[in-house]
Amino acid sequence: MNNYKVYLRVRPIDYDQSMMNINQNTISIKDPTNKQAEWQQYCYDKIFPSTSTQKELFDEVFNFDCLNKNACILSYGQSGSGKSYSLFGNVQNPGIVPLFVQTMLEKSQVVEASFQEIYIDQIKDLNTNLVTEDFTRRQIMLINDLWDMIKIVRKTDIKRQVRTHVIITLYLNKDTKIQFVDLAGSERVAKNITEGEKYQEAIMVTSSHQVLNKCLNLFNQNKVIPKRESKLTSALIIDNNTQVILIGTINPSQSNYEECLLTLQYLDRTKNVQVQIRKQQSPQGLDTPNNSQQDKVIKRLQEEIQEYKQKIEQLNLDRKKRFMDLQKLLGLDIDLERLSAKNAKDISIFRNQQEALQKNVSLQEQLEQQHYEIAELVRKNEELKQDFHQKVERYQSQLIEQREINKKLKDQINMTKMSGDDALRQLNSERDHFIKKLQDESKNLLEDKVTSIINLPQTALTKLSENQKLQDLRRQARNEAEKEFNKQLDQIKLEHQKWLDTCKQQYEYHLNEKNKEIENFLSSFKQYRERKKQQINDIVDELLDLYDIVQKQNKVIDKIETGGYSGGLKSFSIPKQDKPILPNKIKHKNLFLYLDTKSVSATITKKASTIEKTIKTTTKQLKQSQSQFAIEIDYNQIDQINFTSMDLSTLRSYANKLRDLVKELQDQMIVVQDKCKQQIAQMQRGQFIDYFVERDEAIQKYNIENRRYNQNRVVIESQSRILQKIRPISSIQRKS
Ligand SMILES: Nc1ncnc2c1ncn2[C@@H]1O[C@H](COP(=O)(O)OP(=O)(O)OP(=O)(O)O)[C@@H](O)[C@H]1O
Repeated sequence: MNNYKVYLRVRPIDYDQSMMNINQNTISIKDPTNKQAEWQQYCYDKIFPSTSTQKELFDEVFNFDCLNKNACILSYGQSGSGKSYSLFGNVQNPGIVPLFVQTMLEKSQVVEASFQEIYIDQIKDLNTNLVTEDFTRRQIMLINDLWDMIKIVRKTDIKRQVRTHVIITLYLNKDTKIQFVDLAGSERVAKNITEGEKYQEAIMVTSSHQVLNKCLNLFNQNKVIPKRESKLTSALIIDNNTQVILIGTINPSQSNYEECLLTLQYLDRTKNVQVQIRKQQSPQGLDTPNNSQQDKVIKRLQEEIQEYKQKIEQLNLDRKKRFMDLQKLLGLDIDLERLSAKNAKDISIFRNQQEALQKNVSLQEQLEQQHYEIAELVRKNEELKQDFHQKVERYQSQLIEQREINKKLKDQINMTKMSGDDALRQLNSERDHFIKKLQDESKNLLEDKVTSIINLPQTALTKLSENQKLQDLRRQARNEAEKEFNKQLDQIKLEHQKWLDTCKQQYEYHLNEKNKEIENFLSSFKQYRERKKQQINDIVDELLDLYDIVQKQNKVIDKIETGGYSGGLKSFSIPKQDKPILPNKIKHKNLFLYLDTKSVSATITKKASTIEKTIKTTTKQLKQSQSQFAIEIDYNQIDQINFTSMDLSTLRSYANKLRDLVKELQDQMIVVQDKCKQQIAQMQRGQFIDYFVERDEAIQKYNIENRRYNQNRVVIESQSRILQKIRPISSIQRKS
């Protein structure tokens, strides 16, 4: 049956080839501790070797129309064999549940989920953490919602986790559900645990696994499933429209040989036909191929039981021997008989419990068989009922048909009973009536046709003349339309011409206005340009004046320094014509206008007074000087002057004077340069071509000024060099 698939997945560890071998979908296993042991083979729908990926498993599992079919996917195996890994995995290697949800979300499919755990026959809703069988659903909007749920599953009591079944159900649309079941670990509980919670857990898990196995087996045979036998199976969706997939997982290390074998046998049993049921189905005991196969299984199981019994016996003997050795070693005297009697009592209790359990299981099986038989009987009864109803309906319809046939037959008999003459008369009159009617109709038709044939030429003539008239009318109408059209066209042309004339007038008027505006602008601009030209010339004159003033002052200073005035160094006087001149507010009005008048006049006054002061101080110092030699400075040979021979006060006054002069000259040059730059910038800001001519002139003037400034700068720099030479010498002299 296609609705049921069994897969096996092997956890990736290096398994011993002497214990296990995989060849496509067949796995062979052998007891690694027993060299004589034979290989046992199991075959499944698909085996995923240890190298298989999560995606490969996902692709194989969801190989059906999951939007229109329910599914129940179960993972079975001992703890640590990879059940949870295969279903959930982790964020790096998501298992089939996250891969499936991701695919659905990408298809914009609405996904809701409920999730529960079953522990000792108690169902708990993990969404609400309440023990209830009414499950709450949660919509999964993002894949992280699912990871949150998986986190909750992992957080449940870790000790109990291995003994708990976890069920996640996804609801895709109104009817489709996909169920994932992470079954509790299948490992056998330690043999020494015979009571308490652990014992109860073990019993419940084992019995729920057995019921599940039986249900899957019956499902595989398309038979009634005893779902109610355990909480686990009653919570599962297993019906005709469900794809059921059982994924067995094994951890194939040598120490896990027995658990691996049990898992393989468990998977195998869900697909094999069960012995007991088969026997009842074929009471004749025919030795069919299936029966011989079952016999083989029984034989194998019996052999296994025998093997286990021998092992237990051997273990008991070993234990007894070890105990005796220990007793001898410790010198103890323990009543072994009494102890073993107590043990025997415990063992008998355990055996009783086991027998009761077995009886219970076999009773349940009988009960389930009876349920099955009852269901079969009910089904047959139902079929018989349906058959009976169908037969009754068929008889009834046959009866109705028969009745109608009878009626018709009766009528026919009545007709034949009527006298033959009456019938003949009636038939004759009906025939005459019909013939007369036919004759009338054909006469009328004939008359119509004849009149239409006679009138045909006349009708043709009338049609011709009508046609002629129509053509004349059409021609006349076309002429009139053409006339009307031409008239309207002329009118439109006239109007258009008028409109064009108006536009032209308006345009010319605007053009004249614009021309006037441009002329006005040009003349005012010319005036403005003249004014500016005049201003620039004035400024240049004033700048030249200023330069003359500076030059004059320089000359005065030079003369003082070189003793050029009569009266010697001690008592010279500056003639009136040489005295420094201050810039005149009226004469240099442009400079005063462009600059902040007050600060400029203040600066100039200050500078003038500084120069005067300097001259006075120098004169005074020179007068005070004891030395009689005159200072003659030739700027070209200034580098050769021997300052070391000068006395300190002469040197200092010399230096101070030079420093002031240098500073003043620098200030003046900066002012002049800034002004020129401003002028040029103003010129450059102009938008018209004439300005460029003015600008070029101004640039020429600026260049002349700049050249002069550079000449001055050379002087200043040479003076600075002198000062630099003087400064260290004067400090040496001061120290000495
Ligand atoms: N196919 C695999 N590939 C890689 N790692 C695996 C595989 N199978 C299992 N593992 C790893 O083995 C460990 C145990 O696996 P997992 O928890 O799935 O076991 P389990 O059968 O669910 O056990 P339990 O019943 O205790 O929950 C995990 O760390 C898991 O990552």
